[in-house]
Amino acid sequence: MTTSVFIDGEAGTTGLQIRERLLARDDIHLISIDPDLRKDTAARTDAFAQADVAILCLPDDAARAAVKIAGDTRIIDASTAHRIADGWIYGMPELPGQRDRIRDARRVANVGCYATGSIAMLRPLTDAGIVPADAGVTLTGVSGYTGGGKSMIADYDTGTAPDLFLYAVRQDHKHVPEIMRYGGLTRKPLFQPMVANFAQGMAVQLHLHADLLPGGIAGHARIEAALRDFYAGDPFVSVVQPGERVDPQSLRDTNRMELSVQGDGAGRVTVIAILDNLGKGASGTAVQNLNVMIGAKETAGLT
Ligand SMILES: NC(=O)C1=CN([C@@H]2O[C@H](COP(=O)(O)OP(=O)(O)OC[C@H]3O[C@@H](n4cnc5c(N)ncnc54)[C@H](OP(=O)(O)O)[C@@H]3O)[C@@H](O)[C@H]2O)C=CC1
Ligand SMILES: CC(=O)N[C@@H](CCC(=O)OP(=O)(O)O)C(=O)O
Repeated sequence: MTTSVFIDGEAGTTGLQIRERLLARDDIHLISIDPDLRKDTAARTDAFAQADVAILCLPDDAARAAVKIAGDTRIIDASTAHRIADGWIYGMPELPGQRDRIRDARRVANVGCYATGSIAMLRPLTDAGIVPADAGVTLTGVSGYTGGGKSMIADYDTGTAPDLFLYAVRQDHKHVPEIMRYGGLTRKPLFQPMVANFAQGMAVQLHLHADLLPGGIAGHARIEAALRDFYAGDPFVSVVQPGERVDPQSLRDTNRMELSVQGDGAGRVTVIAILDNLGKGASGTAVQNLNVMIGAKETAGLT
């Protein structure tokens, strides 16, 4: 059986990567519109009507507007617009019971890139009671510049952006609400993201004083065991041995995510998630969610 898919925002950074991942598949028929009509409401309404599933790769406001013209077509929204909205299923298949919810969903909100790494580290630890929901948690992260879409890519292409910059320094990053809800936190975490001068790749760090956690210093080993249990058998997420140097670009162009538990073994722990901000952090997970929704092999079109 063939599934018809319309990627709204197909020419954007995320849309293009999803298209590339779907083009070679014979179980997917891509519905495209004339690039000149990519913002034309009538042309897009018609494309939504023809599609079984639409993937929105648009800015937040445009994604909200798109839902209004999408009719009954099933939707995967890659934007931040609906991640904690009522009636939407959070598109992070690794969470307990989530694959079943995604399979049956009409509206799926694809998880954010930093949120993918943050929740992947936090949720096993909050579920296991290692990190209490009201713990004071600190997260940091570095992303490749493609995370900022076409405009940030242009800044780096023209050499007008710095080699590295911190942002959201007022603790107002847009991923914090989803990190809290799906990471299992009731206390707002500190989160400090930055962008560096490479295109694709991401590292997210969770910094913990394990000696202050309920399990004490033994928490270090428990943290790794909880992560291993949580991701046992997962097709894309693995727990790896800590390395001396951690390269945020090492999983570029893949849908994989690697977690490692680093630190001094005496209370100071940094859990690190490595992923491709555009792969597992955006287009890869969108395809993974699509696969779950249409009953295809979860790994189809993904490496
Ligand atoms: N880049 C990343 O790493 C990630 C991005 N996302 C999210 O995915 C979404 C897309 O991001 P990204 O691909 O980076 O953004 P881009 O800016 O690269 O692409 C957005 C695309 O949407 C088109 N567009 C804008 N407004 C409209 C509209 N009203 N109607 C139809 N098309 C429109 C743009 O057209 P035009 O060609 O005119 O600019 C462009 O092609 C965003 O919500 C982003 O937050 C999520 C996770 C990670
Ligand atoms: C480097 C950079 O700017 N990254 C974006 C996040 C990427 C993105 O757009 O993510 P979501 O749509 O998944 O929220 C940011 O921090 O706002």
